[in-house]
Amino acid sequence: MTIGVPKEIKNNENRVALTPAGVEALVAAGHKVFIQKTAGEGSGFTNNSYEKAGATLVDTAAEAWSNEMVMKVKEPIESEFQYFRSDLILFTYLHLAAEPKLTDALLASKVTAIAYETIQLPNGALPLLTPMSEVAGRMSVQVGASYLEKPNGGKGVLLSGVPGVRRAKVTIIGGGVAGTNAAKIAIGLGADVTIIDNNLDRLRQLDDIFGYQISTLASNSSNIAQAVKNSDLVIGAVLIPGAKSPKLVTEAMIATMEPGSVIVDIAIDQGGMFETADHATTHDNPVYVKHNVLHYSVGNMPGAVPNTSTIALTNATLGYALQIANKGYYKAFSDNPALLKGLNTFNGSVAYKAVADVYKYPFVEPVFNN
Ligand SMILES: NC(=O)C1=CN([C@@H]2O[C@H](COP(=O)(O)OP(=O)(O)OC[C@H]3O[C@@H](n4cnc5c(N)ncnc54)[C@H](O)[C@@H]3O)[C@@H](O)[C@H]2O)C=CC1
Ligand SMILES: CC(=O)C(=O)O
Repeated sequence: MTIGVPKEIKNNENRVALTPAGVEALVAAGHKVFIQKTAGEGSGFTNNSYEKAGATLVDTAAEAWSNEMVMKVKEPIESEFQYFRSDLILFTYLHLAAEPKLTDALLASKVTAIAYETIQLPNGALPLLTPMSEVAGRMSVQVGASYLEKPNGGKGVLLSGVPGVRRAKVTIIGGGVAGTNAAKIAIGLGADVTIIDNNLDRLRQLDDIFGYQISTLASNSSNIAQAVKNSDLVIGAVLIPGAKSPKLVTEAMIATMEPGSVIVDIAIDQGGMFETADHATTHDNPVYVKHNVLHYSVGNMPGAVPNTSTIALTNATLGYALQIANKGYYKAFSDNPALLKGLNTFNGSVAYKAVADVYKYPFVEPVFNN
C-alpha cells in the first residue's frame, strides 16, 4: 500500500503522524511511505531521518494526500477537504461529533474515514486516544497551575500552598485516562484533589490507586455545583466515546467560582463539558475570561509537546496502520472488531452510531465478513 503523511497545518500543531521508526516498520512490511517535507521538524525529526528510514519525501500536501492511505494527527481543516476522494482511507483523529462540516465533507466524498479516538477494545479501552489523553491530562495541571499565577490573570494561588497556608483545590470531572493523569500531577504538586465520575467502580479503582490523597464524588449536579464553587482549578475530562460531551458544568455554576479561578476543558475536542466553554481555543491564544474565570480550552493540547506526543502516538497507531496496510481495510476490519469501531464514515454513510445520532443522520452499521 502507499501511505502519505502530510504536514499538520492546524494552529501550532507540531505533531506528525509517523516517527522515522514507524516509517521503517511500514517500509519493512513492503509498503511505500511518502512524507511531506518538513512534516516531522516540529517534533524533532528531520527530513534526512525519514529518508534514512526508507520514506520518499514529497514537496506538497497534494502529493502526500494522493496516496491510498493518509495518516494524520488532527482532524482535517477546510483547506484540506479538497483532497478527499472515494478511494481514500483516512486514518487520523476526527472528533466528528464536534465537526459538522468535516462530517459532511467526508460523507459527500465517500472517504473511508477511520477515527483514532473510537477504535475500542472489548474491555472498553480506547488504545489510540489513551496516549494523547495521558499527555493532555498531565498538561492540564501544568497549564492550570500556570494560569492561577497572578501575572497570567489568575487569582495568585500556589497549588501546594505553603506551611500555614491552604493548598489549592483541584476538581477533576471524569476519572478516566486524562482525569487520572491529571490527578497524578495535581497530587505530585501538592494540591487538594477531588475526582468526580459517574462510574462508581471507576471511583473505587481510583480510591485503591490514590487512597487518601484524593476525595471521590459521584457525578450529579449537586456534587458538581458544590465542588466547582469551592475549586481554584476545575479540569473537565469526561467522555462518552464518539458522542458530544455532556454539558455538566453550567454557566450558573461557573458564576459561583472566585474571580481568577481557572477551568481547563480537555473534553473540548468532543464539544466541551462547560456551558461557558463554547469554542476550542488555540495555543496562540489559549485562554479567555467569562464570569472572571479563566477558560483554557485548547483542542490539541498535546501539540504543545510534539516530541513526546508524536512518539507516544506512533507507538499506539503503528500496529493498526500495519494491519490496514498489510491486509487492506476490508480484511483488517473483518479480522479486528476493535479496528472496525474506528470506522466513522464509509461509502457516503455514517458508520458510527454516536456520530449519526448527533446529526440525526442514518446510521449504516458496517459489515465486513471474512
Ligand atoms: N483537548 C485535547 O487536546 C485532548 C482532549 N482529549 C479528550 O479528553 C476527553 C477524555 O478522554 P479520556 O480520559 O481518554 O476518556 P476516558 O473514557 O478514559 O474517561 C472518561 C471518563 O468520563 C467518565 N464519565 C462519563 N460520563 C460522565 C458523567 N456524566 N460524569 C462524570 N464522569 C463521566 C467516564 O466514566 C470515564 O471515567 C475526551 O473528550 C478526549 O477526546 C484527549 C486528548 C487530548
Ligand atoms: C485527541 C486529540 O484530538 C489530540 O490529541 O489532539
